[in-house]
Amino acid sequence: MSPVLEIEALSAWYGEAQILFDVDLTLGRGEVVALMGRNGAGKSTTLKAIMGLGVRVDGAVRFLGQSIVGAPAYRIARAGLGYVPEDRRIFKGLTLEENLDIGRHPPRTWPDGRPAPSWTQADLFRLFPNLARMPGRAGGAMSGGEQQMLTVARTLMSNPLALLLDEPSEGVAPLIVEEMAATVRALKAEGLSVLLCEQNLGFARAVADRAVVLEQGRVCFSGTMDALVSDPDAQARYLGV
Ligand SMILES: Nc1ncnc2c1ncn2[C@@H]1O[C@H](COP(=O)(O)OP(=O)(O)OP(=O)(O)O)[C@@H](O)[C@H]1O
Repeated sequence: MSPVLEIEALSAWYGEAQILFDVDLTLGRGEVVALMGRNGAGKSTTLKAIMGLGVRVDGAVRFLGQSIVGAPAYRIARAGLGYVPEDRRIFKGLTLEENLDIGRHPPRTWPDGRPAPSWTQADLFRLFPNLARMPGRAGGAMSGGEQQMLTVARTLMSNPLALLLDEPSEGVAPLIVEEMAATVRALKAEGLSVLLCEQNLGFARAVADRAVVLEQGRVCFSGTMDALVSDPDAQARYLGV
């Protein structure tokens, strides 16, 4: 089965500043890949480059076999690539349920016509029981961890065929990190492919099949999560752990 997402020789610039250099990466159907690296290594920029958000890019990005390089972000999202940005972008004046409604998109099919995984609001409330307790709460009155869950849930309302998830464990309490890890595993079990930016090796280890590590915008490690976990030298060199 061909990969859901194929990235070849992806380079990216903010203005004149080149941030990514010839990044290669693939995401298989139902696979979770952790994109790792220190602060500023280029993880978030990779997701923005895939989504066509605010960076100039060169190279190839194919989603389900179709080139998406240069396409506007709304078209990429409409094609079924879900993106959860680091800064969450909750609508603070809307309730939790209204925030979810904004993400709504009918269930999708794979290119071969078979049904893809899909989620109703009830499914998402089962996945995030905390959210089920506060459907009428304003986005702005929710904690950081709750907002993080809501952002993921809102993106799942669009029934994505693959998910780009930027640092779901960042700045949230340890219990929420555990819940988020359980959620990513549950999504994988449903057949969703996830490309996850992550600095937290424990979190990545708990959820990912493979790791791609960036250093100063270049891929410096690509292999199984087990290979990274059993390589203390690589961890010290590229992740500073
Ligand atoms: N809008 C921007 N304009 C110019 N430079 C930027 C912009 N956003 C990020 N950068 C720079 O690009 C580089 C990579 O940043 P990026 O956010 O992709 O790193 P990261 O690996 O996701 O790290 P972090 O976890 O700290 O966000 C950094 O040097 C950063 O300062």
